[in-house]
Amino acid sequence: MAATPATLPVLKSIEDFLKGSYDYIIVGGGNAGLTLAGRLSEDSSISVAVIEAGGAKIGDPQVLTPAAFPSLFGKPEYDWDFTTLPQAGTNGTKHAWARGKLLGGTSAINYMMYARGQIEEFNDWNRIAGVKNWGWDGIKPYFSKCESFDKRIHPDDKDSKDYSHLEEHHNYDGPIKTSYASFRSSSERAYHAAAINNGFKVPVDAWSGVNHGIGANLSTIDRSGPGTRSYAVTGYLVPNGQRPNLSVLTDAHVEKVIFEKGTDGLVAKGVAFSHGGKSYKILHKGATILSAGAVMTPQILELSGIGSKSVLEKAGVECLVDNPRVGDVEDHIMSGITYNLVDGEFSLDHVNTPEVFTEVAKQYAAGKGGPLAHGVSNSGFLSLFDVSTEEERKNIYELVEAHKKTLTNDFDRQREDILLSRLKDPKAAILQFISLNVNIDFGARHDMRIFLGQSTGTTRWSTCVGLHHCFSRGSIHITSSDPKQPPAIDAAILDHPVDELLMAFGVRIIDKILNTSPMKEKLKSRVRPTPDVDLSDTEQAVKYIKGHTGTEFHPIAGASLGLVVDEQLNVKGVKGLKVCDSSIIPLHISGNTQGICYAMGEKAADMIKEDIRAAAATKKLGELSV
Ligand SMILES: Cc1cc2nc3c(=O)[nH]c(=O)nc-3n(C[C@H](O)[C@H](O)[C@H](O)COP(=O)(O)OP(=O)(O)OC[C@H]3O[C@@H](n4cnc5c(N)ncnc54)[C@H](O)[C@@H]3O)c2cc1C
Repeated sequence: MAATPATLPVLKSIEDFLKGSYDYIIVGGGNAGLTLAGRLSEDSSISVAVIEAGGAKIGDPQVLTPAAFPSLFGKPEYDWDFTTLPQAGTNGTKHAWARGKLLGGTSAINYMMYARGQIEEFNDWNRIAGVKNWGWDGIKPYFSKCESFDKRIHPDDKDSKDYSHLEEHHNYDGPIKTSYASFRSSSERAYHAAAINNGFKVPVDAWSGVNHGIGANLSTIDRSGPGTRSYAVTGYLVPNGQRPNLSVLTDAHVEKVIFEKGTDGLVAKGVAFSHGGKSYKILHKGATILSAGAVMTPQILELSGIGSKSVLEKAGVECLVDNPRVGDVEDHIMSGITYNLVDGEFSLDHVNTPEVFTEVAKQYAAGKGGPLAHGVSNSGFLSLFDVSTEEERKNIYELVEAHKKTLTNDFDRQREDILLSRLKDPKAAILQFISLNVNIDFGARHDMRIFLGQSTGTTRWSTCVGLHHCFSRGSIHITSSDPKQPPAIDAAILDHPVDELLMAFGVRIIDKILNTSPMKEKLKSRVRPTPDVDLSDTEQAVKYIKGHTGTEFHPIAGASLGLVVDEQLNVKGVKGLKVCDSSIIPLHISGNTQGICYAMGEKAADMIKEDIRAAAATKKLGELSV
């Protein structure tokens, strides 16, 4: 029987929730938050409360059916549906910024791609944050711990060298299932062959910390049945749904952290939240941990008085800790190219026609998978060397050096030095390429429903081009003391002069691959950009990029390691408050971000358990210096 809220005793009514006494309060039952809750509550002596603003939606077919994810966007029961400020770099567009608002958070609404990043990128976290434990060696064991790898590949793909993996980099019994796509269309195979014909290699194992090359993708899809989303709820909540020391309250919006001023400075005591139109408070015995994600964690910090003094004063919030780096934001940005497929080629666009939908829905309901169980089948990363000439690289390096001179603080200068070193490394993973048999409207970045709206009657191919080391860095700040008022998001898309050039080189190379045999025989006319746009002309390519680029949905850095939290994830300047979610990531990695959020939740749980063990001999939990 599929789990439902009624069958999960950990889901509490407000009355029962308030009766509890909790060592740890986790704000946000999302990707990292539920991972942390699941692991902390393994120890029956630790009591854990999770407060989630969205609903439970456990067993919801819209969430579980892989190809149904575009239907979740813009709906308040699944998506916070944030909007950015107008972005100067993209002709003043206000961009849609989806974030999951339900148990599982963004892991419940994402595309399910599973990636890890490159070794040096994690080692650079240590470098820039001045910490020791968050390099590749510090995080790698936790990537493995969460994974349950299903290495089966489709019988038709058996001879493909595309599917390389090394056993030692995978785990087979972790909570989150990873699997290859259930089938590959002939155009997906032709695309792969065309990339190889352009001289690109398949990574030996893109999950080993070396992902440079173009190859297969793993998705967080459980293929033990018809193919369903594996996410924080199925991995870390449902299996632990009977634990007496775990309590989850849904539809409860945390407004701020409650502090007390003592001789020891500021100490967090718990949180204030609203539920069903009423206000409540709940206190912890150990610590409160913010896991509200890259947009809402900085918002809660600022509402609680931790942030830039000038931002807080303008919003009417008393500043308790002046930290101007709360609310930084770095993202991956994405553009792409769309073509019409030749007649007879498979396309997920077909699924939108009523007859085909009825057919594939029957197939899925009968446990036979099919298009509704389909995930992304391929992904790849290329370096600047793979996509540019020597002269273009020289120009890029000069632009970076000139921009660096305008920077006024050490962190920003060190960050650009690191990014520049990546552009000088022929094996660095700078640009990501993802191809799908589907129409994507790259020009419609203001509304997710149009961006991913499949058009009936068309059969299209889209290749997404993502910049994974953006030089631009923006901000997320409150503008009011009202917790229900969304923060102002300035994503700074294409702010830095180098980002638009890197994107232009990305679309140029992908158009070349798509026009190489055997892929070119699968495609008819180009739809986006229209055929008259010459992508080999950088000026024309940049013009296209400006009108067709937006988020790849991977914001980070609002509570960065080193700047806002320390190595143990404690918020600097206060006691009793930690952060565990995508906002602690100080510098971006090449890869989609859910994998890190699971690994981070696992690592944070181990760090907290270790703290408890170390302190237990001498102190009571309530006296822990967290
Ligand atoms: C459209 C889309 C596609 C994506 N595709 C992929 C992909 O294919 N692969 C990949 O690896 N990554 C993908 N990502 C990114 C990835 O899913 C996220 O980076 C990751 O899930 C973020 O996890 P988190 O723990 O930081 O936050 P979340 O999972 O967002 O968790 C935050 C939780 O806190 C809750 N919350 C927020 N504010 C409050 C409050 N005030 N009170 C109480 N609760 C609150 C939220 O409702 C949410 O449940 C995608 C993201 C999007 C939006």
